[in-house]
Amino acid sequence: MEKSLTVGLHELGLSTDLITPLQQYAALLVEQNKVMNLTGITEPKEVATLHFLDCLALTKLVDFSEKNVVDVGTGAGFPGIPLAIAVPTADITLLDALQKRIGFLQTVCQQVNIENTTCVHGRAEEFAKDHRASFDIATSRAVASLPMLAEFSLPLIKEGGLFLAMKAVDSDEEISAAKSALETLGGQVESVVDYTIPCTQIRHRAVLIRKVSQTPEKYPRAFAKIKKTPL
Ligand SMILES: C[S@@+](CC[C@H](N)C(=O)[O-])C[C@H]1O[C@@H](n2cnc3c(N)ncnc32)[C@H](O)[C@@H]1O
Repeated sequence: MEKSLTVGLHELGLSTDLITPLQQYAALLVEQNKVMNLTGITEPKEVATLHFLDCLALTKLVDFSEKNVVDVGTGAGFPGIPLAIAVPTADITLLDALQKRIGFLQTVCQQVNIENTTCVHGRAEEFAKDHRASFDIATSRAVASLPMLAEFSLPLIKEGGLFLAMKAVDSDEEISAAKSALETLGGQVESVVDYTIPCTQIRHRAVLIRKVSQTPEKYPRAFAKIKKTPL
């Protein structure tokens, strides 16, 4: 793990000071994964590349410093925790619908001394009731198809802010299918960036969506409606 992180962090222009907290996080992740379903990736080099460096690659695309960020469906903390470790001036809300994952993240933040996070148990579409247009940036990886994800995330973002959806490189159709949802919710695709995860040959994609206008008050709808009739 240490070698991949050293090479990968260097490639991303990030400090090797991040290695210690990332290793501490990895140890907690692998240990807790024995009793709780957190991740299918536990081999140290793969945790370093497929989790940490994949998430940290976002720092090359967007400036997170001083930003108020929400990570929608953070699960075991991706991409939110690696971003919080790499960008201490960002204020990162880790949001997930599963209480036990949020409990794990609270332990991680406490034991690794990560002070710039808030761990929140809740569904994004319900969290939006009290946190509408509150964040500069929303991030999300592996949570839902883009039309549904847009309805979870865009209401939370301030006008002018950014939604960064991590997707597979073969997501062209999914992006096209989200066009009308984005128009309805006040979003616009600004760029689609394919990147290689450092130390691998694996390509991933970041879809950068700008919030160009306010989301109409009637969105987000209740989860059952979002699922039954995605925009
Ligand atoms: C497959 S996991 C991905 C976790 C993490 N983002 C990653 O890339 O490893 C999806 C997570 O999204 C959460 N989730 C799904 N829908 C959600 C919603 N509407 N609001 C909040 N969390 C949600 C689930 O509880 C689950 O932890």
